[in-house]
Amino acid sequence: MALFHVARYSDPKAGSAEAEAEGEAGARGRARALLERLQCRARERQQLRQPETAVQSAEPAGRRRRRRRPRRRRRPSGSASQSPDARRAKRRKADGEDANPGSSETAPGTRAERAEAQPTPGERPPEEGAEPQARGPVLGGFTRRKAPKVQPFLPLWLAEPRGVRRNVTEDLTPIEAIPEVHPDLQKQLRAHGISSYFPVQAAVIPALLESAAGGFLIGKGGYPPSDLCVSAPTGSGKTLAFVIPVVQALLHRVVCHIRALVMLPTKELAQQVSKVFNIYTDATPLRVALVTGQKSLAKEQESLVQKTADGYRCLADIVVATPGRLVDHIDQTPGFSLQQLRFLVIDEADRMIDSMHQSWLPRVVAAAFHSGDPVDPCALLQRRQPQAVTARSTCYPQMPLQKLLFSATLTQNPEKLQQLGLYQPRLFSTGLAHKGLKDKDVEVDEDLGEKYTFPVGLTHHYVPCSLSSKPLAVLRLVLGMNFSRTLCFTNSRDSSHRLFLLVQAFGGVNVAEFSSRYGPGQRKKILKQFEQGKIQLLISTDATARGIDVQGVELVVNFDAPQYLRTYVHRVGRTARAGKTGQAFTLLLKVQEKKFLRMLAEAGVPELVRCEISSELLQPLVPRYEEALSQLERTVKEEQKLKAV
Ligand SMILES: Nc1ncnc2c1ncn2[C@@H]1O[C@H](COP(=O)(O)OP(=O)(O)OP(=O)(O)O)[C@@H](O)[C@H]1O
Repeated sequence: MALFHVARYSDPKAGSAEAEAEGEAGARGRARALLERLQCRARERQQLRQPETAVQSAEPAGRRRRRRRPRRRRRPSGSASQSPDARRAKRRKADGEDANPGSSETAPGTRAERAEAQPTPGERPPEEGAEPQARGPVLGGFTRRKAPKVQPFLPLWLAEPRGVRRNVTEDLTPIEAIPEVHPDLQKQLRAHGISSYFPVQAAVIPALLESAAGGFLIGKGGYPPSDLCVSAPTGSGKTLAFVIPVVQALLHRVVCHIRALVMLPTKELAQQVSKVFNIYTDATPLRVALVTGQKSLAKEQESLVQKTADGYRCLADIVVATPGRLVDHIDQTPGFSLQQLRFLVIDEADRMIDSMHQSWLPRVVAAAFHSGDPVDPCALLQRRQPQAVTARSTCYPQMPLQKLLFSATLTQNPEKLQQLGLYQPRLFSTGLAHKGLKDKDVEVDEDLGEKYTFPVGLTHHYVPCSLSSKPLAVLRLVLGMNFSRTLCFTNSRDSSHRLFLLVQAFGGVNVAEFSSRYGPGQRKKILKQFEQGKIQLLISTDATARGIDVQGVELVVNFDAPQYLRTYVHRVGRTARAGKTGQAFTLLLKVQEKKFLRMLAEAGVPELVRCEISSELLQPLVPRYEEALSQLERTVKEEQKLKAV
């Protein structure tokens, strides 16, 4: 660089023909002189810097030297005959180290370092064991200090939720105690055997009705209503907690528009929720549409919009949908409008946040607020995203979009919740453990401070098993307990299928499987048969783990241990619903036991009962089981052949 600099600028006459030869020789000489001067200065600077580095530990200096040493080429002969020790000693010698670390010659550090360590006359020698005084800041340290524990910082609404009792059998609120609920809806509730509200319903229904008191327009003082988040155990009646107030808020609508959109992760769940809406809208002019892809797009379009002479007419007030299909309608259904949307209900909210990569929420919000179009300042009814309330903003009637989130395992992670763009949210929760993180390194999802509540009537068991005895253990549990409905979960559809074939070959149990191997129609049929009690054992993937409400499931068996706490909560929540009792058994391999038990302890599972199934109990099943195993082998081979064809 210096050479380049010198050659370029040293001779102002460069370019003149006569001076060229002479100038070139002169320039080279000057350049060399300048280079030498630069090198000399660099050496001086290095020497000045050396005493400073010398006070640092001698060991890193040694390491630095070793790193700088150029790589030697391995000698083809001679060196091979040397022992590794001799080679190491030689290398150390070449590095300036002595093979004998005890000798005075071998004191680590350079000469400058050693000189630094010597006390100067008049200076007190350093006390024995005292650390050398560093002149400048020394990077790193000699003492390991424990890093302070990081505490989660939750926004106030998350840290201090409104508490809801989790026990649905105590302190129930009679239907008459909430007179705000429309008499017709009260009548419907009674007609369906509901005489009192569960705690989550008693807390959420009045809050929602109050926020909808302004009809479809902005609430008190010009403020949009708060968004609501509800976290309550499985089977605690969250569905009715949103169905009743949504139906009531829309009861007096004049023109049919989509005013409530309920989002669910699976077709089966959407179907279940739309059934509940149908019950409570039956005697009203309100219409419910199911948009899940179970029917063709054209058929669904027919249930949503009708072409008229002057445009399109909306045919649904409440749409229950899965994300993918909803986006299809936003894109492809002419006349499909969400511009009058008042309620956006997100059930199984934590799962729906996970499916946000489908970007269904921004699409819904954009469709509701007609983003992109400029707001007509003269329009009677204005629709803007929540913003600061000003005198001007209160001049026009505005229609808010209120988001309602429900889950048994609602995330406490503010970053995840932020994706939903909640407005002044309020949390209703049965879990009180929102403060403090788990302190062990258990892999309990990635969410913060997760502690979930379980139904009171649920008892948790685990069965230590070997891999080969797991199917026998399931058979023993099912045959021994003889419940009319048992749900058994596996971690994959292949695992479900094999277990199904094995149990079928064993005989004596009415068994079926439920997984993505079957189409929506077949799955619907299987669930119906299970509900009717025609299937005693349903072997399923996690497709039925969430939200599915089948009355009379008394036993849940985790054939494969769930990987995540959330999965466990939802799986075992298929039993002990609505205040009933139920049992959950998890089969655990030896290697899984420790981690699983820690995970549940973290989750605050009240009591986990160890349940050994002795070999004497399994022995009588073994001969039939072995026959079933060979039958399974034959069936699998046939299936593989068929697949290949
Ligand atoms: N007040 C009530 N009285 C009696 N039964 C009720 C009441 N509310 C709801 N149920 C019944 O409780 C069962 C569970 O309700 P729901 O499916 O709403 O639970 P959930 O909290 O949504 O559960 P999950 O988190 O598993 O989805 C349903 O069969 C429902 O009919």
